[in-house]
Amino acid sequence: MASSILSDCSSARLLPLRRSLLPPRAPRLRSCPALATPRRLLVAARPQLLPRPRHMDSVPAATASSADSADAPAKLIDGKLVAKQVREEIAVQVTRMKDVIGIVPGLAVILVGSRKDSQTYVRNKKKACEAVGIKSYEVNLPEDSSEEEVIKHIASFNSDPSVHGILVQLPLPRHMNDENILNAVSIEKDVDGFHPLNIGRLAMQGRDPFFVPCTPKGCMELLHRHGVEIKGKRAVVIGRSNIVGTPAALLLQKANATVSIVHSQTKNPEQITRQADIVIAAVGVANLVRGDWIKPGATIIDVGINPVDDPESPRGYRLVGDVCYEEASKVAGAITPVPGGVGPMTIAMLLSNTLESARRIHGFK
Ligand SMILES: Nc1nc2c(c(=O)[nH]1)N[C@@H](CN(C=O)c1ccc(C(=O)N[C@@H](CCC(=O)O)C(=O)O)cc1)CN2
Repeated sequence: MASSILSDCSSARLLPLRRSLLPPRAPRLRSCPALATPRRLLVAARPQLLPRPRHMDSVPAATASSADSADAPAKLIDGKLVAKQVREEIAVQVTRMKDVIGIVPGLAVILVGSRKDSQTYVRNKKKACEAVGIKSYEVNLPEDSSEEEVIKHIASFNSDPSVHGILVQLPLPRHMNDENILNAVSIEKDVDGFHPLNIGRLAMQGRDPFFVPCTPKGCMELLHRHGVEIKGKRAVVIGRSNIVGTPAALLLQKANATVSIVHSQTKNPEQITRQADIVIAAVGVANLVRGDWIKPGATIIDVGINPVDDPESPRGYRLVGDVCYEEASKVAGAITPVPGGVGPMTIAMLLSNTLESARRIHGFK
């Protein structure tokens, strides 16, 4: 359901949350001017056409270096376009795998309850699988199912050789304990990368997880494919959730950035964010990050997908990010839009993890 905020960043409903991120004597928030995103201000930054190797951070920045002029409009990091490119690459690899060893990667999705947004995401995941040749399996359970029922389905997929990836759509109904359920997914098939062992391995030097969670992996892919240098750069991640903020910070650190995490107890979040060459905002507060939080030329990856009331939109709401786009795009070197930024990368990375899983299980390079 859409929250009752306009595009105005100083909305009363958001204030308590935002206040917790502001210094004690912060000036009154100015309103974020963005109503319609002025796309004509933007220059689309085309990603490289070939998949970028994992060590992309050694490549000099093609976009978004802080040497960019502060007056030049930010380059648009088009997640929809990159996601399409990734899906096309995956389709080629799925076909090759089927032709060479006769194996078709399989993804199992478990949905509990009838949240409209979750139903849409699951439908989109199924469609994306079909489009690249991955076989999908779906289990829909009623809202009042027990944890045991969900775990029974997970166990059955764990031992099914035609299933290479398993995910449980989040959020789960309130009566369920996420941890019990996520722990039941076999670590080798945990394509969401939410199993504590996968997160633990991500945090350790010299270890790699079986899977990297899809949204942070998508953020990194956008940076790599746009030639954004990470090594030695200052990065700020806003938000410390298990599924985005924390793994995003770990990934940036693995790529040799110097990383700070800004969260609800951080003093002077603007000051800290303003030092960053790369910002990943994943806090779920509409328009929190304003133009004056941003270092000129920085690269901004906006993970927030916040519904705000919009009577003019057919849905009655529209989506805005955690970053005040209109202000930020005048200061940043490159920026992702919302929608059409990180969101589409989440599903593209899920397909990538499923293919990777099938390859690993069958020893196929
Ligand atoms: N098990 C999981 N649950 C959830 C995850 C996840 O990665 N694994 N992430 C989110 C939901 N999600 C996928 O599941 C997801 C969210 C958003 C998008 C997306 O493409 N968004 C579009 C806008 C869509 C719209 O118009 O409504 C965009 O940003 O452009 C894809 C997937 C929580 N649950």
